[in-house]
Amino acid sequence: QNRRPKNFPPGPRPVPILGNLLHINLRNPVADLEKLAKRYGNVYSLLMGSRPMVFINGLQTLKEALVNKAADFSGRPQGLMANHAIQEKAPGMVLADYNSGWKEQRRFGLMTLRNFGLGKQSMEQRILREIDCIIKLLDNSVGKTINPQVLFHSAASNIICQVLFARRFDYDDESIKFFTHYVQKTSKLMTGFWGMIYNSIPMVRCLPLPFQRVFKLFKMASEKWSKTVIENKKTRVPGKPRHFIDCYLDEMEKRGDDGSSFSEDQLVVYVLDLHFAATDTTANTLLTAFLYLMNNPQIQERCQREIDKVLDGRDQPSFEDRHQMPYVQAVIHETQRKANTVPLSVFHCTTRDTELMGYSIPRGTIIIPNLSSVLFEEGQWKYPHEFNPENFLNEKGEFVKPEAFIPFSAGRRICLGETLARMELFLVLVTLLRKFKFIWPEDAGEPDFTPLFGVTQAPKPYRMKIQLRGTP
Ligand code: HEM
Repeated sequence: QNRRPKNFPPGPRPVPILGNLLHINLRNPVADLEKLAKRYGNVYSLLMGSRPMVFINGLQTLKEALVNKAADFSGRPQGLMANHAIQEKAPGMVLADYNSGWKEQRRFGLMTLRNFGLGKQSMEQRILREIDCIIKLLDNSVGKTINPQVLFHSAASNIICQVLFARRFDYDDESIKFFTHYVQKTSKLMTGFWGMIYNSIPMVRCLPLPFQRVFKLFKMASEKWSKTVIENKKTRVPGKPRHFIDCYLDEMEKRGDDGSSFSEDQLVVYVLDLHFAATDTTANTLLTAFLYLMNNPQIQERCQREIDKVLDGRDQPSFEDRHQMPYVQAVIHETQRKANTVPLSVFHCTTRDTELMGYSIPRGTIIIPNLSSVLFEEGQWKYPHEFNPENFLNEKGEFVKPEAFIPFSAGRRICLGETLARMELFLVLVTLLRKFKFIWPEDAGEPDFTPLFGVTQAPKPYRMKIQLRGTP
């Protein structure tokens, strides 16, 4: 697994035991990774302890690996902290290796989310119901200044809970506090300093260091999901699914003992994965959107004018309205680009000995698709470094999506929840901007747009002032 052929991608000279850990700032490696790409090119390598990792930068290289050579580059590394924490009894979805079991589960997941969604519009209804709760809370905060972090995390968690088992929690409920806390805490620990130490130096793994908290939190989360599945079975009517869990149990029954990858253990890891993947990502993108909208009031107002015109007297927006709202669409996409929510994607792994841009890469090598390097790549964007919706508008003011827009990654492992996420971002932003004006508080000082690094990046905590539109 750790062998490196002669023309393996280049990189700085490693030291024993630590490999190249000292070459990057483990708390935020983004700037160091950029420097390494300048020095070694779009494909370079580092050793995490003794395990080689290959970083892939730039649109052309990412496409070559993830799309053109998808079968070679769509694996997931095993034996890392995240695998040990989450995949105790079954592979789940996000970290499952590339094999027939993953394909079966992924096909089922996509189909189930689709049938709940666009066709029957029930996904949209679930999202709009949660938005009503956000509005109630904001109504009570008119004229005040709030920190929106808990609000958006709770709302994102509730929307995926509605999809998974048709339940939501009040924002001060202990369950939702646990869920949002564990998602944020574990994602920080897994990618940060302690995650790297755990992954690089196996001999420290059983020491009482901060990473042990990750295992405890995942165990608690897994027990909660397991209980949810068991309780759900008591009220379930076979053949009449109310949500994702019911659909999965129906599928399990349909398949019987056919030796497939469907099992109750797999269901528990699957729902844990979906909840985890859906919460921080969507919430942090929304937080980024409001940070930029408050600090660009002319952009906020232009969105509001477009929304007023398209919705006219209607009660609620629908996802279909996006086709009439090119400017809002451009703002949402530009937000996703600048938010750069999952900067290094989820790690991939080679499934066989392969080649990329003339370099040899053996089977089992960790592959890190650097999405940031594409989202800000010079030559791909009109304004690569500034927040500017013009990046997504042509000269006629129509919405266009450049190929380098890959916040959901690309290829066979592309985000499974892309449609749900896009629906959430659109409906939340349109509904809230229609009703409220969001103001950067006078005493908040200069905004800091630099995100906090993590498997999912978040803006630094901020406060926002809420006003009803039309009031001074
Ligand atoms: C703005 C919100 C979101 C962003 C930016 C985002 C981004 C990503 C990225 C970059 C990946 C890794 C793809 C790869 O390995 O190449 C991913 C995977 C995944 N996402 Fe999302 N995601 C978002 C929301 C969601 C939501 C709402 C769900 C839930 C339905 C979800 C479920 C998943 C799953 C299950 C995977 C793993 C897919 C696989 O391994 O086959 N994501 N996402």
